[in-house]
Amino acid sequence: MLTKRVRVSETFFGQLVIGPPGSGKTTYCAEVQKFYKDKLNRKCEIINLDPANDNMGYKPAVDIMELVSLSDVMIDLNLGPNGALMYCTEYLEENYDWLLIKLRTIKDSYFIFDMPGQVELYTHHGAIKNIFGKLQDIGYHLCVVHMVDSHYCSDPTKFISTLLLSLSTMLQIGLPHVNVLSKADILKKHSENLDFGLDYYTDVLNLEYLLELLNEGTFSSKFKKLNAAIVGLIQDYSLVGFIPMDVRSERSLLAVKNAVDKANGYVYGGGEERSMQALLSCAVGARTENERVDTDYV
Ligand SMILES: Nc1nc2c(ncn2[C@@H]2O[C@H](COP(=O)(O)OP(=O)(O)OP(=O)(O)O)[C@@H](O)[C@H]2O)c(=O)[nH]1
Repeated sequence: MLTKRVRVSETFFGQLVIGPPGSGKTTYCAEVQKFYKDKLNRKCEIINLDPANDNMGYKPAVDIMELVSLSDVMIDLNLGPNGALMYCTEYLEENYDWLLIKLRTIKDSYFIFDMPGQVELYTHHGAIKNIFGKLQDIGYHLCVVHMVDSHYCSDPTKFISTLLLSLSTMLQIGLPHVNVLSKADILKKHSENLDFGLDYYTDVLNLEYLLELLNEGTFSSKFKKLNAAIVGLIQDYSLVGFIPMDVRSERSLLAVKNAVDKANGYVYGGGEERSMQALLSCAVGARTENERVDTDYV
């Protein structure tokens, strides 16, 4: 089997960009590749693993559509879009060696994986977890960048479901995780619609306040015990937090990069010189208390 022939000593770094449909994954992949290449001089390639990604806005180094495409599966197997997407993902798992051979042809590069948007692939389906678990075992140091539209902060019920989605994804995938509130520029423009300051949502502060709002809502007030149980669960794990991001802001991309580099170990890997530079860049990009609260870098 190909996996056994791979030298375990090699290390590779990268990030998996996941999130619900329309959360901004593909836009982020294109912008972050430009940012890494132009501003950080970091060689990086995008691997498109979304079999329905027609308008990419970047040139992928590897494209799952060479192996399987959603439209073909829908026609050939007479499946709807969700079923076809599941089929494509399981097909990729069966053809893991195809992916590995493609990745091995790319030398000295950082990897950005553009992933499909169906959340069940990350909350309970096993294929993605298995594929990236195998890559991790042979020296791929990966971090998940989980994008969620920051619009969900504008409603307590939507925000609580965002927290649950993020938590269950973190537990299921089992890789280092950076949660991102995308399109934070829009949220900032309409901050008057928020019940709390932005830092309440990014740092997931005391959820008892959110519980009060849930218990006042016309629909959610019917489920007081359930609301309290969900809030208790999220607080007990105490794992979820977010970085707000405007994909057109370099400071914002830098803040996400710093978190990702620490999470996947890029900042510590490779040559000593690179590690020092990366550590310094993290220090430069670190948020002060004022920046954290004002989120001026968004
Ligand atoms: N204002 C604003 N718009 C954004 C930002 N990021 C993405 N968008 C917009 O959000 C829309 C959806 O972005 P995509 O990158 O296609 O989202 P996706 O998650 O790849 O979508 P699927 O492929 O359907 O899963 C596009 O119109 C983007 O221009 C952002 O930071 N700010």
